[in-house]
Amino acid sequence: MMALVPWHWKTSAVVRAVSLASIVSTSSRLCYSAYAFPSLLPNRRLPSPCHLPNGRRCHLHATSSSSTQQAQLDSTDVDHMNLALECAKKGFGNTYPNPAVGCVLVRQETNQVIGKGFHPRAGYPHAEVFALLEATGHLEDGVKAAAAVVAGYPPARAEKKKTDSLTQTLDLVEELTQQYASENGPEQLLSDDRTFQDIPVTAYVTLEPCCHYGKTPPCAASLVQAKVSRVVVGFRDPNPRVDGGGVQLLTDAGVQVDMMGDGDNDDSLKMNEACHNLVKDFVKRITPREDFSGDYSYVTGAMRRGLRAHASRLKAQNKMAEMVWKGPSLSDQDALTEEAIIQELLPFDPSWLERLDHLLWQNEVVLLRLGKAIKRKKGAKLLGELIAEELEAHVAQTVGHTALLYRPGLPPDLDLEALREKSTDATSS
Ligand SMILES: Nc1c(N[C@@H]2O[C@H](COP(=O)(O)O)[C@@H](O)[C@H]2O)[nH]c(=O)[nH]c1=O
Repeated sequence: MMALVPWHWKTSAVVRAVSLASIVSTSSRLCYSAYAFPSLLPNRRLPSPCHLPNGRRCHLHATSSSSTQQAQLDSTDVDHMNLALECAKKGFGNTYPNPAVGCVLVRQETNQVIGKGFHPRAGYPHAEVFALLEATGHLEDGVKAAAAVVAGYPPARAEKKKTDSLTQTLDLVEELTQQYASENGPEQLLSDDRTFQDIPVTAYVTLEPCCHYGKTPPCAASLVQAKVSRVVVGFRDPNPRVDGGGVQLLTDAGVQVDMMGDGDNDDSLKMNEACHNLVKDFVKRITPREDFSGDYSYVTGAMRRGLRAHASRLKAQNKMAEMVWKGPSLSDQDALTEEAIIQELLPFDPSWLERLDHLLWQNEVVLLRLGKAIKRKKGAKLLGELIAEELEAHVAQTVGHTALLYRPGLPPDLDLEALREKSTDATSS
């Protein structure tokens, strides 16, 4: 039995190393300390989420546990969460492999919004941090700052439309990002004189605050550090590294946590669904898969023939999902080693990857057109393989500058065995 490893953690070492290295170099990166919040890291986990009969797991609601109290959600909470969701949507499509998340901080006594933010891009601070940096006076506007990160990518294209104000905001975000990620950075930025010690503040976050050290320090610990009194969570983060741990960390620190969808308020249930909808592809990426090992050795030549025939039928019906390469072209078209391609064409644009990932979830087979990247066919083949590796997909065919990618959905839709039989029947008749 294979180990249960979330989808996007299994990408190849080479691609991941390059992707990460380039994130580090392009955005003056995070070298945070694992010691930033030693006392706040969770030592207990919530009970496992419920299991569905097909082996998949259900995370739509927080499991009942002592850590969340009886939800007390009213229409004001739903309105504020809606605002957080609107913020999250501003990052949607740019955050691959991370989810789009939004956060709003509200002064309880006055209902005044004192900070807003969203997650703009993997490697940059999470939604909660942009909102906290605004509420604590480091940023004038958390949403504007996060939007600057979106506008600033890819750097070469952004250069042409850069205004002084965008450059200034980006510089400030880079500086704060580095500081937040440095040893004791969160404590320095969210120091006692800036925290909400005497002001009850509620944080509305569309996804459960993280409790782990990924590319950034844990948001749940930063909310505690800022002395937020209550956190309303839109949707529980199914990432096995979080999965209730953020809620646990908060409640252990005495923060009241309410989950959208708990209790009997219909609007809160709808909001929970809306927060889930925004991260559906992320949920699939992160879901451990018992039925799929990530290696496609089971795809036989006959099955590939079946997939190709399936693709031809889709093309004939004008239903073939296609993606055209959007990144740079190889400067030396004769340099066709994998290293040269990695060096020049990676990292893949996260918004392009996110769209391709989405198409794969929807269609299971997608035709990639790579002629814009590389003129030589051998290079296009290599590039197709690297893209497939990044997305845990299988190259069913390469012809010229096109690569036909296949990845089973969750649950799988295409029946490879049936496709194989169909193509065998067609060949023999
Ligand atoms: N984007 C996002 C969260 N994303 C969570 O954090 C993981 C990525 O962590 P990192 O590698 O540090 O960026 C991601 O897989 C998901 O579980 N969490 C949050 O509290 N707020 C956010 O805005």
